[in-house]
Amino acid sequence: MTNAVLTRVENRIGFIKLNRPEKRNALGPELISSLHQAFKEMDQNSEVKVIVLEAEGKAFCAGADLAYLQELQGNSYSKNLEDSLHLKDLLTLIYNMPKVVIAKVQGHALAGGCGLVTVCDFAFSVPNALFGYTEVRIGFVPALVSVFLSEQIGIAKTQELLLSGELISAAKAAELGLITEVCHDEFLEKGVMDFATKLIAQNSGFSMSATKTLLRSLNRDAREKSLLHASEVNAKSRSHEDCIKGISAFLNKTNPSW
Ligand SMILES: C/C(=C\C(=O)SCCNC(=O)CCNC(=O)[C@H](O)C(C)(C)COP(=O)(O)OP(=O)(O)OC[C@H]1O[C@@H](n2cnc3c(N)ncnc32)[C@H](O)[C@@H]1OP(=O)(O)O)CC(=O)O
Repeated sequence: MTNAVLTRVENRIGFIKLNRPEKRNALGPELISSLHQAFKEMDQNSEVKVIVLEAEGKAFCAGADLAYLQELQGNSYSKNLEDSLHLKDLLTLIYNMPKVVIAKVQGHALAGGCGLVTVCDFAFSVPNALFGYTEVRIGFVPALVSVFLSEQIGIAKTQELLLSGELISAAKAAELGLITEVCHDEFLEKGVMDFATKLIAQNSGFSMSATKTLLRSLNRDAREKSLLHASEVNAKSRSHEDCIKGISAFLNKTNPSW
C-alpha cells in the first residue's frame, strides 16, 4: 500500500485515514485502490471490531480526482466504465463491510467524498463541515451516490440535494439523517472515540455484523443492478461536453458557462 492511506489499530478500533491533503483527498485511482486494500485488511483483522474513516488536512474529501478524469478524456467508453466500476466497488465494499464503519468529517465532503460519508454507518462532524453532492455544478451526473443516498434519506430529499448541488451545513446534514452527530471542534475526536468504544464495550460484534449483513441483504439485487447502471451512466457522462467543460473550468480555476 502507498501512503495515500494510513492505517492503525488501537483498542480494537481500526483507523483508515485518507492522506492526500494537498489535493483535498480527491479520489484518484491510487487512493481508491489503497482504500480498498485497507478496508479488506481491517475486515480480515480479528482484533478490529469497529472502523473509523478519517481524513488528513483541511477537507474530508473533494470527490473524484478531476485531474485524473481529464487525463482519461478521449479514452474508450470501456476504460471509463472500468474506472467507474473501481469507485463503485469501493463504495459497495464499505457499504457492505460486516464491521461498523464511522466517518469522522472535517472541512468539505463533496460529491464522491460525500458519497464516502453516505456509505458509512455513522458519521460525526465538526459544526463548520460542509456537505454537498456538487456533481451537477461541473457537468457530472451524481450517479453512484444517488443509489446509496436515496436508500438513506429517501428520494425526495435525495432529489433536492442532487439537483440543487447545494452545500449544506453539518446541522442540516444531521437534520436530514446524512450524519449522526455534530461535535464541537475540540470534541470531534472524543465524540468518535466515545461512540466507537461504547459500541465495542456494549454490543456483541457478532450481533452488529449479523444485523448489518441482514440490513444490506434488503433490496440487494435491485441495488446491485442500479449501481451497475449508475456506473454506465457515469462512464458515458464523462464524454459529454458539459463534463469536459466543468472539469476544465475547475482545474483552470474559472466558472463553467453552460
Ligand atoms: C463520484 C462522482 C463524481 C465526483 O466526485 S466529481 C468531483 C466533484 N468535486 C468537486 O467538484 C470538488 C472540487 N473541489 C473543490 O471544490 C475545492 O477544492 C474544495 C474541496 C472546496 C477545497 O477548496 P480549497 O480552496 O481548500 O482548495 P483548492 O480548491 O485550492 O484545492 C487544493 C488543491 O486540490 C486540488 N483539488 C481539489 N479538489 C480536487 C478534485 N476533486 N480533483 C482533483 N484535484 C482537486 C485543486 O486543484 C488544488 O490543486 P493545486 O494543484 O494546488 O491547484 C460521480 C458519481 O457521483 O457517481
